[in-house]
Amino acid sequence: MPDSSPAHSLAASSHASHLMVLQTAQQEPSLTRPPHCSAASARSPAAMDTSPATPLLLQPPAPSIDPFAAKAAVNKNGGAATAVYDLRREPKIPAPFVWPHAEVRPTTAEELAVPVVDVGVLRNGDAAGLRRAVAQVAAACATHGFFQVSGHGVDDALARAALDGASGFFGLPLAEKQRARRVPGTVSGYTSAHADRFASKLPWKETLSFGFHDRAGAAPVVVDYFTSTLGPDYEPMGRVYQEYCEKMKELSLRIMELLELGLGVEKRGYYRDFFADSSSIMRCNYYPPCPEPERTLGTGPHCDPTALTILLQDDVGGLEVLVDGDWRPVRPVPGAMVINIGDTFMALSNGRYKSCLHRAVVNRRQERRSLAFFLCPREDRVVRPPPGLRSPRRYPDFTWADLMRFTQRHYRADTRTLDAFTQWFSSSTSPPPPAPAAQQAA
Ligand SMILES: C=C1C[C@]23C[C@@]1(O)CC[C@H]2[C@]1(C)CCC[C@@](C)(C(=O)O)[C@H]1[C@@H]3C(=O)O
Ligand SMILES: O=C(O)CCC(=O)C(=O)O
Ligand SMILES: [Fe+2]
Repeated sequence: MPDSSPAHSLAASSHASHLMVLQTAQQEPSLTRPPHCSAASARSPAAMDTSPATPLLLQPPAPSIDPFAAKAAVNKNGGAATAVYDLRREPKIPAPFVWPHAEVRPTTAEELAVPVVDVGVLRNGDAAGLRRAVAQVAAACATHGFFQVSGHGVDDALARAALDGASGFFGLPLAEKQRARRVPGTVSGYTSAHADRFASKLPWKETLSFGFHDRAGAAPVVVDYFTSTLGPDYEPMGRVYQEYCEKMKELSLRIMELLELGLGVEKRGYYRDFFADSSSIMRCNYYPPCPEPERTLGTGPHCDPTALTILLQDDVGGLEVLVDGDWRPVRPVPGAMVINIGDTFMALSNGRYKSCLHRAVVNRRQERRSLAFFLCPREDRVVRPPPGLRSPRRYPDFTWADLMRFTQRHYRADTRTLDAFTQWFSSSTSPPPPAPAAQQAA
């Protein structure tokens, strides 16, 4: 599945009628475990201590690239090129978008019964309501890791503005969107089908991602991202996402309280404190209507490597979770947001709460938008369960920077990323093993 080589997009160009060749493909950063982070530093005894780690590149140097100039640069440099698809104009799906039959295995009609939990009970003094919410969250997290939240305090107008902002951005001409294109080695920026990273099993989606943190004294990082990348006209859009991310962080800290109560963590506030200086990733997903939805996927099967994901989806539907071998849809509930546990929280709970395989399917008729807020620890925080949940330890101490680098370099979508990471991380300083044969790019 993961294709760790640069995309072979010139070959791909023969398949696609609306494909642009834009930029010289660059190698992703190589993954050799940096000697100063990870195992050695992570073995230090204090809880939630920090250690130096290679910083994550959430904010790339602002690219301001004219695609046609870039095309000329490809020719001049003679390097490999990166393909960009305009999915809205593809009359049928190009070959790199076709997924193996086993992975596009059809949806089971039966929806996943995901509890809708009112997080308002954390503050309104309703003790019975709180007990019920904690029990619902604990049961869901111990089985598949998915639940929905209502009473989250994000008002409708902001949620709508954030979804509509995504439609506005993805509706722009490709060349305009490309001004924000992802810089290789970073997670921020625009990508069309991830064709700059992968050569096969491309997802039928466009994404725009950017980093968020609100550490003391920090400028509004999201507004800065939009204005520095796309220009001052994008400041209003930046303000919408700045506010949205601030609300998402607040909400994620409240959810941490529920998770902590469910796990019976004695040291109250452990997770809230752990994520107080978090460094998250916000991603807008746009899934255009697809001429052959049964042969491709919008987002392939994966576990989120991050800690907690808050997903706001429009009313179209497409999110599915693999439970007992069946792909079960998670129906959008108006006004609610979908929460799921990621690998990093699975490690923080010492495996008690599950990070579960999920995917997004596309359909023939309707575009779909979703906004994913991925809560991540500060890059150099040591991921370690709270006292009382530590024995026997299932995962080593590691930093989010370590896991992030591992997943970016090697695992695109994998059921057992955390185990593979643990094995590699605990045993050697060499690069990670090759992906299992079944997951190699075709
Ligand atoms: C750190 C991350 C990597 C991905 C985005 C995210 O912020 C969290 C989830 C990851 C992802 C969505 C899992 C499915 C495959 C992926 C390549 C995608 O389809 O977008 C993943 C993201 C990535 O950019 O690597
Ligand atoms: O769009 C969706 O429903 C899911 C997206 C997702 O799982 C992700 O971006 O990690
Ligand atoms: Fe996900």
